[in-house]
Amino acid sequence: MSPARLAPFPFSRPRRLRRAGWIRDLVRETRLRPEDLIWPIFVMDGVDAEEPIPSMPGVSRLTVDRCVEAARRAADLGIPCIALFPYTDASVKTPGAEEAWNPDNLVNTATRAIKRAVPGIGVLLDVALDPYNSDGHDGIVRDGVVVNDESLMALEKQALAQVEAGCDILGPSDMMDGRIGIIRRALEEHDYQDALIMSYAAKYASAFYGPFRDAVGASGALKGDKKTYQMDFGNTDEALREVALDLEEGADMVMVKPGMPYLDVCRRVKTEFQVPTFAYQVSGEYAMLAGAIGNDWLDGDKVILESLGAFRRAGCDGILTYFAPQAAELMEAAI
Ligand SMILES: NCC(=O)CCC(=O)O
Repeated sequence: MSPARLAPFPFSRPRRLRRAGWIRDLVRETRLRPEDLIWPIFVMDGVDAEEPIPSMPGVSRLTVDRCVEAARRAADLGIPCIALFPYTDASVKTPGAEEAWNPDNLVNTATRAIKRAVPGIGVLLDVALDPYNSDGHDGIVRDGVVVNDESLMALEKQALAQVEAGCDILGPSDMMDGRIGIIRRALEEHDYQDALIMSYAAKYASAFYGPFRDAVGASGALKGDKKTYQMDFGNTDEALREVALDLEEGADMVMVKPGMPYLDVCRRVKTEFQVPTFAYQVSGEYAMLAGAIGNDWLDGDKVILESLGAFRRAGCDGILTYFAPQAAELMEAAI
């Protein structure tokens, strides 16, 4: 309804709808539930251990057995899906990133363990070479150039190894041209018709990924930047073109990344395409909030839910967030 159709003051008094909690609850336009969240988890080698990540206060890398515990915790909290990211030792990183399609690499091993122990939870795995590539890039590098079509062959092998391990959602995050089509065709050819694809469709070349690269051990490896494949932060029309291409190639869901500084992009994508739309509240966003919360500059209980609620208001169906378990606990406590 346009404001022009409201009665004039004093007959219209918008504050009437805000005067008590029950009426605010009744007329709230968007809501956040644990079911809207995907929890990203970092996997490392070893047994029954974890390792805090200094630039992400409150987040640790977990061994596979602890990832299984985390998956149980997520399921108990009503979080429907977790995303796994590997901390890969420098000794297994190569220019060809072959570890990416090792059936027994960390994320594939963790996926099998989680699907055995907590079959009801969804597992999302990134398709991109950066954790495994000695150049730190998402694709194969030849003479200083991230080559597109050769990278697609590697990404296809990685995707197949991941669905073979039991992964439910492939998240191609590499931003190579044509990768969704190549992966979708390979899935069809290998009888994986039910494998979901959530494409990182509008992924920007962002400084907000810094702590993530620490978490997966890629900070030291990255040579140069990712601006020849990830998007320029000045653009939104380009995001719509990327989303359109990924949907035409067979993506089931799309993602915008980073999240909070890109809510305008989320809104445009949702309005334009009306497909399941997700955003990633990335490591730098987490670090900003967690740092301020840790210093008592922000009220954590409030700011976590407000920051996640903003994604729902911007049209997102779900959010990948390192705050997922805390947020779900806060929501449970509020009921
Ligand atoms: N492909 C996954 C990421 O790059 C995550 C970035 C972040 O959390 O900063």
